[in-house]
Amino acid sequence: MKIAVVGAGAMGEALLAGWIAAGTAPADIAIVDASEQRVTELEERHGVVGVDLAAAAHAETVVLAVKPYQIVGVLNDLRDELADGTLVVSIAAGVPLEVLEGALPGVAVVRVMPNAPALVGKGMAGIVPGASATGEHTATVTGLMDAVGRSLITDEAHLDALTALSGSGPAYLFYVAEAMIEGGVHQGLSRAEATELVNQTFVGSAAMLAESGRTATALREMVTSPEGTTAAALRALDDHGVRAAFLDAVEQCRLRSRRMAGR
Ligand SMILES: NC(=O)C1=CN([C@@H]2O[C@H](COP(=O)(O)OP(=O)(O)OC[C@H]3O[C@@H](n4cnc5c(N)ncnc54)[C@H](O)[C@@H]3O)[C@@H](O)[C@H]2O)C=CC1
Ligand SMILES: O=C(O)[C@@H]1CCC=N1
Repeated sequence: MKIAVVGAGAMGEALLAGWIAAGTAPADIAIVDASEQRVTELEERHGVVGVDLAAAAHAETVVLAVKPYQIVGVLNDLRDELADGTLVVSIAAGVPLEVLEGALPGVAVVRVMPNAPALVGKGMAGIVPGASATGEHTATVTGLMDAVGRSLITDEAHLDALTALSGSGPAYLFYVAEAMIEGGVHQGLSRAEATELVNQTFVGSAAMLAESGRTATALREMVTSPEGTTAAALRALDDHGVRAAFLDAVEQCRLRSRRMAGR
């Protein structure tokens, strides 16, 4: 077994589905979940194999994808089961290497903050290797994350801020999409029409950000004709303090991530 995902919830499933889409054999992925129903669901949906924690501890890489407050219990249960050489990856927001490595002395641990678009191969992940992780371990994790999108290796000091942009960021964009769709409905469009218009506008705009080589500012200016419709809309967003709201949202997210670790 190559990979074991412990906690096969929303993010655990996004990662394993992304790895399968990228070519990993489902039989090489094991899952452990507290909910039997969830295990059956994912076995049926993806062809992965449900196992217990002791079996998962013998995988080449164990990915811990339970909630932050659940991770210490899982680490304690895992400690005596881990096979020699097993690499442990934690994707839990806000749980520092100090806690992970303190619970698993001498074990190679890597902290990762992935994001939900890994599900469609367009994820963004931050990677922080722990003290016992070798270059080979870091390369393994980079390979796993790059298989479902992109990654960058960063300092742990930046991981709360990274969480506030790429980790939680997809939710901010879905929230904006919801609000725009609602705006279209308010202006008389059907919900189906508004949804198609907004979803494709997100797809096109994201592709321009990724492919045009131009900054977000340059692209926004390109759409903003002097005295035009966009300028009127952006003025309304400024009047409602939307930019300031985003600055505060990112700050609150970083602080929440920091508080999760009791720091
Ligand atoms: N949802 C997201 O977009 C992202 C989540 N994360 C991190 O991923 C982790 C999981 O988050 P979600 O998937 O959103 O939560 P979730 O609640 O959807 O998944 C957690 C899963 O863990 C299972 N579980 C609970 N206790 C367990 C135990 N002792 N052993 C095995 N399984 C157990 C639950 O049944 C559930 O299926 C969190 O630590 C979060 O910080 C990181 C980046 C993005
Ligand atoms: O909301 C959360 O706590 C998780 C971590 C990053 C995205 N979702």
